[in-house]
Amino acid sequence: MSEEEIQRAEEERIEQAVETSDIAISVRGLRNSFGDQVVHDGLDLDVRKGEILGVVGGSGTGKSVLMRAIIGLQTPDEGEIHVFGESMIGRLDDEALAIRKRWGVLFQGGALFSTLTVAENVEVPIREYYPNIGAELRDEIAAYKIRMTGLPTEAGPKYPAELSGGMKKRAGLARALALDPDLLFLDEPTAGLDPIGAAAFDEMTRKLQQTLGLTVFLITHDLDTLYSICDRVAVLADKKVTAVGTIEELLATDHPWIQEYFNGPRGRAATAAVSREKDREQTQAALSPPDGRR
Ligand SMILES: Nc1ncnc2c1ncn2[C@@H]1O[C@H](COP(=O)(O)OP(=O)(O)OP(=O)(O)O)[C@@H](O)[C@H]1O
Repeated sequence: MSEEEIQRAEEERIEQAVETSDIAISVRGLRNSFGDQVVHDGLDLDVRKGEILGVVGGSGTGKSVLMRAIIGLQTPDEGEIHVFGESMIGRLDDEALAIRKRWGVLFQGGALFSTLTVAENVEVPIREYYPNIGAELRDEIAAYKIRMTGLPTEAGPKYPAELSGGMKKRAGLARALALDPDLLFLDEPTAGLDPIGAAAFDEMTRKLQQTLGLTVFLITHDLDTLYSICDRVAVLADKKVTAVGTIEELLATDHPWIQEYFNGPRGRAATAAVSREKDREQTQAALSPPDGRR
């Protein structure tokens, strides 16, 4: 078999694995440390296929380190990480290539290359993973992804410095979506956005997730995001995932950080906002006749 045939066979195998797995990411017994500082110890987590899993925890509890370990940017001291059933630890970059193509990452702040335009930024993963795709098709894919994230077409030739914070995030998301991923990693996507911009970003994330059937690993401090779009929430504390479940399930635990976080003034405000929105939707549904006619 030629190298190309081997790669294609590997990609087909991964395609099969993505289709048949119920668990997108499985982490077992993870330990990460920097010198004497142990960030994770015995951390377990499952991310179910097709869900938006919110990852929360106090500052420095290791949310970003966990994401970096899953995507292979941080080598753990111990533990197992599987993505769509494929072991990710100790694999050479080119061995894991077929699985790496299945995810997109939006790093904190967008992490765009400042010397490249938005369109060129979106094209980076296409150039890297599909070098045989010609310039015209690459441009078309980039333009499509840019529109998909709600940016105007005119944003394509702009440089990151010419964009607002919200536009930078959208451009970063367009790049994360460049390869039609199954799995999306978002690190604090709404940080630094005003509440209206943050709500619009959340709504777009939910819509894209539903339309494209994505699994989303979403690190956030934003309670509104957790309440409005996350199916389940994993809480990092004490070097582990101390609890994972729906917000209702988390509220039933007596972990002090969880109680303080969700039942503090901001948590209560987010709960109230969600109930108001549900009431509004129910009133609207009650006022609309079932066949949609007025
Ligand atoms: N490359 C590194 N070298 C040394 N220490 C690091 C490194 N990366 C992370 N750390 C440390 O690991 C701990 C966890 O960092 P991480 O960025 O994952 O926290 P976080 O939960 O994402 O925090 P925040 O909510 O503030 O973004 C921190 O104490 C941080 O200083």
